[in-house]
Amino acid sequence: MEDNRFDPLLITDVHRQQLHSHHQIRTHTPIVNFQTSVMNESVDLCSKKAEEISLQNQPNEAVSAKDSMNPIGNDVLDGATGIEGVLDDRNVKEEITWRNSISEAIGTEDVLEDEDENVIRRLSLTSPDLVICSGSPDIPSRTCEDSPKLLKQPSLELSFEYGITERSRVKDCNHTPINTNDNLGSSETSFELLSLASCEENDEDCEELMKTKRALEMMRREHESKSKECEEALKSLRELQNELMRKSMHVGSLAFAVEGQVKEKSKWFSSLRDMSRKLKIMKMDQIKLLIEAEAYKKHAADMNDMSCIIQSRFNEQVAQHEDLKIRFNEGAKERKELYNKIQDLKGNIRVFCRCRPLNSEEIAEGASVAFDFEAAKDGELRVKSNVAFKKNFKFDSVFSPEANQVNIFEDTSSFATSVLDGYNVCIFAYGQTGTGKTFTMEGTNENRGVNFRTLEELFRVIDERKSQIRYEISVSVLEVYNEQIRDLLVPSSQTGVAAKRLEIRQVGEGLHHVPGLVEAEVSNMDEVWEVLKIGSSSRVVGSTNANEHSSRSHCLHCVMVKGENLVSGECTRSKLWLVDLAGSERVAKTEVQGERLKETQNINRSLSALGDVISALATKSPHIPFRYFKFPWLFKDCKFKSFSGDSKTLMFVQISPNENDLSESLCSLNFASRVRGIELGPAKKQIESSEVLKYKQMAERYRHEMKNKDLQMKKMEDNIHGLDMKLKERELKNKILQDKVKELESQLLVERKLARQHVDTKIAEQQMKDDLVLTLSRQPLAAFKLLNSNEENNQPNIIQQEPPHAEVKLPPAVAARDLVNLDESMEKENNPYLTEPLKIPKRNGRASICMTSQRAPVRSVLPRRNSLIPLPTTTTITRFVTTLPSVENDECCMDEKSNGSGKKLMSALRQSLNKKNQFKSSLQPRRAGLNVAVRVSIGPRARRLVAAANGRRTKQQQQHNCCMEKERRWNIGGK
Ligand SMILES: Nc1ncnc2c1ncn2[C@@H]1O[C@H](COP(=O)(O)OP(=O)(O)OP(=O)(O)O)[C@@H](O)[C@H]1O
Repeated sequence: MEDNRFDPLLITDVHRQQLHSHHQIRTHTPIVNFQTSVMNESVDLCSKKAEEISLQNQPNEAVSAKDSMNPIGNDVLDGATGIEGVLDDRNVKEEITWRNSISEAIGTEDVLEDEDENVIRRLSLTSPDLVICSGSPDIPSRTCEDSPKLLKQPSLELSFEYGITERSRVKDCNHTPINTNDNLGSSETSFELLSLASCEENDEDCEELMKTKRALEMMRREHESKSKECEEALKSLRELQNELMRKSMHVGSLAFAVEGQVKEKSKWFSSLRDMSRKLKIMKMDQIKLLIEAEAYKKHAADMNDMSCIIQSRFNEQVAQHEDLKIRFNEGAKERKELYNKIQDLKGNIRVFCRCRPLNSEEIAEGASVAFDFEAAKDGELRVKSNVAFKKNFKFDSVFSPEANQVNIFEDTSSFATSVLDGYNVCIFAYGQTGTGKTFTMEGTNENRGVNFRTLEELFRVIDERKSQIRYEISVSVLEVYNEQIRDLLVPSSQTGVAAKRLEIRQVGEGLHHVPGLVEAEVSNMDEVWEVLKIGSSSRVVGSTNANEHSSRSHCLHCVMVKGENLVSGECTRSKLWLVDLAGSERVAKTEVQGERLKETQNINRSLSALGDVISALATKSPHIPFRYFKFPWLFKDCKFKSFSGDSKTLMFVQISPNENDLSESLCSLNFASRVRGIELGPAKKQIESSEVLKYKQMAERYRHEMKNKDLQMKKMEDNIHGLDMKLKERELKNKILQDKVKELESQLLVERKLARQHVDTKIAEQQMKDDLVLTLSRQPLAAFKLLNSNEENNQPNIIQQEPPHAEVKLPPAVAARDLVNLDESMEKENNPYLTEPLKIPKRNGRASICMTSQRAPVRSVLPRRNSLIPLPTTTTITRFVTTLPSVENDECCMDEKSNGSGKKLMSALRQSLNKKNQFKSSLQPRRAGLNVAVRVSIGPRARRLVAAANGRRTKQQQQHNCCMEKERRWNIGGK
């Protein structure tokens, strides 16, 4: 018979049922393993016993499946129950999932096919990683009928307390399903096996059962120890579980991170995909561009070819252009030369004669015309007056009264071109008052004069040449009234106030300038007209008998032209003077008085000066009287320069047709003829190339700088001279002071010598007195001793010179000392063969052994101080005296101390002398340094140095003088 009591399927089934009742799943692999192993051992024992019993009790084969299997199920469940408190509840789905995952992880799951059921899941109890799980809906309920073989087995009760006891057979269990609730309700671990026989009946069996019980007891204990181990394992399991949880969490977080990365990567991949798409598009574009580039390359090659062709053609054109330009410049030059040759042929000074028509008054008076204008076309003017002698005048042009302003300007316009070509031009009108000068030059609004038309012509030509030459035009208007220059472009706000008066300044060789003159820049004729109107309105006009609006001044329009050739860079500067002279008049005829008379006189004088200049030029006089009057002086730069051959001049000689004015007209005509007769060389073009102009400006600037530097040098030289003078003065003073110092020093030396001699004399006197005292006190030996002493001191006649009546009283102390010495000397005298010579103290220096009482008169006699140290007080001398050795001390000591006092005296003298020398030596180098500083630098810093050094030196000198004076006073009387 096969034993199927421990059919794992059954255990699983029972277990499932228990778990169904609790609706929980409790698993713990190690515990289950342990429980299983323990259980297996118990079961093995039980099964062995049961087999034995069953062999003995064959009839009682029927065993309740419930009784036989429940203990095992309980044990398993108890193990599971133990786990129950540890593990968390899980819902069914989680359990299934978890179980499946665990099962998959273990890999020990067996699928058994039951006889009745199709397929069920079963877990092996012997598996080391067994996890008992139940409650799964896929595990069906099992009954005892499912294992009918088990019912035939005897039932044993396996208990830890009582061992395995054979209790009873299960009755009526053949068809009764196992009630698991009855057995699984208790958590107590017990194995109950129903026995088919009772213990009481079989004692042997009982004994064996007891043994079994003991064995079970052992097993229980073992079980307890194992349960403890189990608990520890449980703890470790928990830790492992926690670790697992943490790891799972970590894995989760990693999974999350991985998921994020995956997302990012997916994004990245998507962007990569986009990029690759774009790249593809770009590649396509690139291909297109490459194709286009190829096409462009081809085009570029074609273009290069074209550009080469164009460049060559352009070069050709440039060459042609250059050639044309050169030709044009040459042509222009040629034209200018030819033009100027024509002008030269015509003459640099041209004189046009214009006769005004008879005015209404003259017509009314029935005045007759004095000139014949029939040959005017040929420039001839014939005087037809019967009164005057007939004379023909030849001018460049003669304009009859019928000639209008246009006719006049036809021959004048060429001068405008000359101005723009760089020539100075002067156009002026000359004639008697009221002959139409102003009319010719200025004209009226309806009949514009030469001024306006010339400027108009200038701007016309400028406009023609604007592509080649750039011009700048400025205009000044001034008048010379009563020999005063006035600027007529000064603003009209100064009405009623005298216009600004100007002065002429020479700014260079033959160049004059009027500083402060207004130069109005004009760029078109409207501006020109405005300027001309302003000048005209500001001019001094007066009424005379000859002319209602007579000009009382010379009016000058100066048009300055600056030209720059844009092709060649040539620069030109030229001037156009348009001058309306005041009319000459005869005072007797016009009967002017007062201010008008003065004006007339000035006008006539200036015109006379002009006539003189022209006469001088005409006669080629070496002296041209340019500077007699301001008017011609001013004209020197322009008009008169024209007469010198540098410019071109056009003179309008205005005449009156009236026969009554014939004499004045003839004067004017004669003057004009003289002007025309002046022989002039060819006009010089005022060309200044840009470089020449630049160099001229540089030269002018350097000249100016040189002037400034010359001025500075002069100032510096003056300063240096002044400093030298001061330096010499100071050196002289220094010399005088040094001489004084030397004198004082020599005086000081003399005084010192005298003082020393005096002191020596006194000391010698005192010494003599002392020697005399000694001689008197030791009469027998005196001669011998003194001779010895005098031999040493080279003073053999001292005693002889000493007066014999000198009386010196010895103090008691001295007497005692001398008595002792006398005793000794007497002894030696009585015994002349004594080897030891007589000890007589040597006197070194000038020290004396005189007593204090004896020195006092000597001290009082001293008239002068024997030291420069200012200590001539009585107390000091007393101290000095008291420090002298007393008579009580031995002579040797006295001599040393007296020698010391003498040394003191000498050292004091030496010190004073050294101080003097130091003072002198300190003065000498400073003087040397001072000299160097003064000689090297001459600026303000040097002056400060000199002042500081002088101050120092003066102070030192004063101190020195003060010291000398003090010393002298001390030496003299100690005041
Ligand atoms: N050619 C002319 N045609 C018509 N009128 C003229 C002509 N010349 C001069 N006149 C007139 O003669 C008068 C005097 O002329 P204007 O003032 O120009 O003389 P002037 O020589 O300037 O005199 P002054 O020297 O006194 O200034 C004016 O009224 C002027 O209009």
